[in-house]
Amino acid sequence: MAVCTVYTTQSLNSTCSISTPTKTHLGFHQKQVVFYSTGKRTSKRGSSSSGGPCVITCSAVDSQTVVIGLAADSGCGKSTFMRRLTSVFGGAAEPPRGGNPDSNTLISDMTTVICLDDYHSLDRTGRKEKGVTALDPRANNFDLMYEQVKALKSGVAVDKPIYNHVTGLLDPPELIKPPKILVIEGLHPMFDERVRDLLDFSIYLDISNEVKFAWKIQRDMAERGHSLESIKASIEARKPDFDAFIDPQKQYADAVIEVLPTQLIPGDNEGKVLRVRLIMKEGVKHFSPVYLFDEGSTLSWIPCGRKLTCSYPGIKFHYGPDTYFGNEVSILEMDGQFDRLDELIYVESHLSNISTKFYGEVTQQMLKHADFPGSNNGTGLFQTIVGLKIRDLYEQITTSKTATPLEATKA
Ligand SMILES: Nc1ncnc2c1ncn2[C@@H]1O[C@H](COP(=O)(O)OP(=O)(O)OP(=O)(O)O)[C@@H](O)[C@H]1O
Ligand SMILES: O=C(CO)[C@H](O)[C@H](O)COP(=O)(O)O
Repeated sequence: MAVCTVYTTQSLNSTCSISTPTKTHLGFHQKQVVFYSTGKRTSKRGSSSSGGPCVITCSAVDSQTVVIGLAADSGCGKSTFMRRLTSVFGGAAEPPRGGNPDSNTLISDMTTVICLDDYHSLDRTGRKEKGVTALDPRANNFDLMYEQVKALKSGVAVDKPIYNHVTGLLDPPELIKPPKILVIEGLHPMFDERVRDLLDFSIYLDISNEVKFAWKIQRDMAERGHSLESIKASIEARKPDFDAFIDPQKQYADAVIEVLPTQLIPGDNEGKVLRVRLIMKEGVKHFSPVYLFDEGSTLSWIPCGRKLTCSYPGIKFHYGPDTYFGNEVSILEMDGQFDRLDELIYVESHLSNISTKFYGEVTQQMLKHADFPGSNNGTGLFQTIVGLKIRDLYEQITTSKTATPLEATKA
């Protein structure tokens, strides 16, 4: 059996292929390929089962998958956020072609969004029999989630299970290939420490109970015909597990979008006018928080007047440094809503570090999706900005690595 050894100082996060006169084994996950590190030099070693001479080629950069985690309770705007994010990268996101019509996965040129509901280990009947909710870790397979996210991050395709929300059953798996950007969205992206450590950036959508209730009524009553009582009962039934297993994840998030009732209308809890806070952790690699006017200062800004049309109750911004779960953060807050989206350019021009590629890109994105929920308030604005920051983070991560040809030697 011929043995090939490649010496390189590059990262092992690479797609390598071993060519023999008769066969090509693609991917370093193949059993016959062995990788190990020796001191400063990283050595990759592969063997050819066909007995001929072999050559190993590795491309270190192309296979880099950047992993983003998005956590939120059900019905809290994850899908809307994902649509804004994929739009920043261009191209529409669609379910895998020719696959299960009830797949939860969305694929675009740059991104693959997988829904972590697919790692439910108990189906709907199983949860009912055991008396656990989908939020309970006992209803989810974190070992498999970890193994598969790790594999995708290192460039290896996986057969991911599918949780079918229509039937409540676990369907046969679907093949997921490593994308440029993998988004894992759902209830628990930051729950398991091993999965958390794989994330290059994490976001938590923190929707206050009052607003969650208002959104649920709007969707489940108006669009799905549920009764007010059943909506209340479903929120109440989920609350203990939400508090125990979902909400604590926000302490780990690099960015939190907090959605609260407005303070501009005293006593308001209708959930129509919103106070939205973008909480951004300081010191996160490849992420520099957005600021208003002057980085690190504390200030309030009412932009309404000659350049921004505001009807009652107006718009108020606040910006400043703070602490959040013991971490240093910057918080940008917007209370109120826009009357005219094209005038958002006035607000955009006062924001810095927004990672746009041209003047007015935030406004352009917001206008493009003016029909998405939250386009007239801070939820849409901050989701769009976070989308641009993720694009920037991806570009920084991928351009900070350089590919060097590897030297192959026959042992
Ligand atoms: N920013 C927003 N402003 C107002 N309403 C919103 C906003 N985001 C979401 N909603 C409401 O919440 C509903 C659910 O939004 P979305 O489908 O994006 O959430 P989700 O977290 O993906 O839900 P699920 O997990 O149940 O699929 C929307 O139909 C809409 O009624
Ligand atoms: O919290 C959820 C995540 O979106 C769902 O409730 C969970 O996936 C269970 O699904 P189903 O409603 O099909 O029983």
